[in-house]
Amino acid sequence: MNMISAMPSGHPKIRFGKVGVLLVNLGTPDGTDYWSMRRYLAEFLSDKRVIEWSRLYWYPILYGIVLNKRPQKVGKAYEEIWNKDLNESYLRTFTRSQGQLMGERLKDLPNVVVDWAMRYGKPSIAERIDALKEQGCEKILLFPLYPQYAASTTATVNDKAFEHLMKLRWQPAIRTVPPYHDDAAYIDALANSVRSKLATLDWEPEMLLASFHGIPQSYFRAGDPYYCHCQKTGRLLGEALGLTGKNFMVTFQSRFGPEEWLQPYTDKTVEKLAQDGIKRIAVMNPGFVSDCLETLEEIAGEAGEIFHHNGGEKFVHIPCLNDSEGGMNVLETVVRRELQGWV
Ligand SMILES: C=CC1=C(C)c2cc3[nH]c(cc4nc(cc5[nH]c(cc1n2)c(C)c5CCC(=O)O)C(CCC(=O)O)=C4C)c(C)c3C=C
Ligand SMILES: [Fe+2]
Ligand SMILES: [Fe+2]
Repeated sequence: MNMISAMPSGHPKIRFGKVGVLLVNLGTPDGTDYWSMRRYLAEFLSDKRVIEWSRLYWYPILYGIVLNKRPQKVGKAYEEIWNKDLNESYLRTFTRSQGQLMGERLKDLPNVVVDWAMRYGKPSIAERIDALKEQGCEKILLFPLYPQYAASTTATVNDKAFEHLMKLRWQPAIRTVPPYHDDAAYIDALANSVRSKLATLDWEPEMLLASFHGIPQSYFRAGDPYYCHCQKTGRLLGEALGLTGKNFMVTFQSRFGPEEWLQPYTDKTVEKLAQDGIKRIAVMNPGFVSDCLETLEEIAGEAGEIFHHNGGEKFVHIPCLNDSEGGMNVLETVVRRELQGWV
């Protein structure tokens, strides 16, 4: 009897031999209406990696207060920055574009398939892992799109992917991309983005703020390396631009809830600078791979207003790297490095 006849009948057709690259960003609502916003915020804010409080304490607040009020308020903010051409948020537009451009950049690696997903909302990580498997990916490089590691961003992407793998009989091998907060390619791209934006202005900022999304201080005290990663990015970027503490600062934005978050706060700093007589500032968001609500509305919009209301005169927001040449160089550098040995 040969080996083939010993095999059970009905062997399924199987594709194999490919390596997947899955870019994953935070997520985004499907629309700006109350129910789209509510669905999105409910998924986001019930993640234990994001809100670490006991569920017994948090769920009554989440379902009793937050999900009744916040969807309207945040929906209005999203409306101001919505990509009307594609009827979606810019975060989704940029993430899709990064996926497409990465696919083109890796054309010399014919076994590699690139895809993209969102941690919250659509397309989901589970759906895209299944799609990669369907195409024959036996190995998947999972790339949480955050230069600085935080449990509430990087770890939750990894958790979600492994949660889906728990349901699979035949799992692909997985590699997760480490933080790249101090990678020379990243620092160079950030520095170039500052130089090229400032070159378009007919004025020079007296101060450049590198504003990162905050986390509660309690997360930092519990051992999250995020704060230190942000500080290192800031130090390297300041050095690359030849800036000192007099004209460069790292700040933290997007507080949520009653706890103390990482400081100094971006909004308070912008207010204080204006009150102290600083007239011209630039703000950038090095921790965000793509522009989104937190950069376009909170910084380009709100922080600019705070500055002007307190006597500031010139304010500029330096765009995130997005799907620019420089931004794609960073992502490609990281992906090629992490694919080593697999391709
Ligand atoms: C306790 C709450 C939150 C933590 C911790 C947190 C960490 C964190 N978030 C980002 C990146 C993004 N956050 C975005 C939106 C957003 N973040 C929170 C709360 C926490 N984030 C909320 C409630 C929201 C939604 C908007 C709102 O209700 O205010 C976004 C933007 C998404 C978009 O579609 O545009 C990003 C990106 C990081 C990097 C981080 C920790 C390091
Ligand atoms: Fe956030
Ligand atoms: Fe915000």
